[in-house]
Amino acid sequence: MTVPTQTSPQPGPATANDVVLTVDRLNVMYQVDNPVHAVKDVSLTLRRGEILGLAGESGCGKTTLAYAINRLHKPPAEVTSGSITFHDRGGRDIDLLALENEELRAFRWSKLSMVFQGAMNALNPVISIRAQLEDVLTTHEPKMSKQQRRERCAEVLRLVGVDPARMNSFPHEFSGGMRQRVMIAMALLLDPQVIIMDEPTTALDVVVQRGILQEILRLRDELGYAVIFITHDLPLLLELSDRIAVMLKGEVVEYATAEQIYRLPAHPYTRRLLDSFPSLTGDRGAFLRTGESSARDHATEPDPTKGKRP
Ligand SMILES: Nc1ncnc2c1ncn2[C@@H]1O[C@H](COP(=O)(O)OP(=O)(O)OP(=O)(O)O)[C@@H](O)[C@H]1O
Repeated sequence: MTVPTQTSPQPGPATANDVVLTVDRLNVMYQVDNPVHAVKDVSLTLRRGEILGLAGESGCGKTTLAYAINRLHKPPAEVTSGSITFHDRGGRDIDLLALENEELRAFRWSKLSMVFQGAMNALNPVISIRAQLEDVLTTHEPKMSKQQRRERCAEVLRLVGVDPARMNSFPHEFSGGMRQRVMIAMALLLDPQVIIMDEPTTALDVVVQRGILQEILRLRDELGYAVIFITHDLPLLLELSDRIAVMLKGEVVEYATAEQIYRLPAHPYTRRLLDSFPSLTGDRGAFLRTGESSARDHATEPDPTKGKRP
């Protein structure tokens, strides 16, 4: 593992074409007896091909924000103000908060997809992997022939490192890591411009996790999607992300490149968060700062920073 050294996109003005998603002064409330202001005036821009990390401790509003962006929030959650705009490849701006049912269904998966925490358990146990992947294509691309559907499913499975020959298997015949790869394949099926990943690898062991993260980076380089990556694991975000937004009690308190967050954290909460990971600030973390790691680390953990863009 190494500290991020890539030239990340700088926060600040980006040209219109650079940006794929703009969240502007978004507020989300849970309208319960004692209303919870879960997302407070959050503004973010996601650039094409960028990995934006969302960090913060449990309960700070990360998932609420992700759900609102994908319009998956349900009462008692309510977006009380602000806007979310998707800047489509073709130049069209889509006001996500204004999308109606049918438009929303067409939008999800095809332009923006999501891989949830524990998504691997969302696969239907009695339906084959092939049928579950094909179902997404049947719904969104009804004109595709059976043959084309099958080829596309094989293609995305190959992309995430799952042998397409196993397409007819059922989820229980796959390991947790393989199932999570299938979920990522599903998220890639319609070639989305943005993928939101909410703790996508938390349930997996470190080696499997790193393998999957490497694939996500490699595919980002190949396919050009942008990612909003949510986790409370700040060391992981430092390696993976171009920029990081740190959330505290619903607010984004710091928003900068991974390198800036690591080397010069501006907000006291970010500093506390960094300090809470001894591997980043204590003796054990020397390899993070120097880029040196032991032979054992090299042998067991693929380096996810390798896939980062120059
Ligand atoms: N259905 C609900 N009703 C009321 N409050 C809720 C509801 N769901 C979440 N909250 C509150 O909203 C705030 C943000 O929760 P959220 O799940 O978005 O945080 P998070 O950062 O994603 O946490 P975690 O990392 O544990 O998933 C918390 O205070 C939480 O208690």
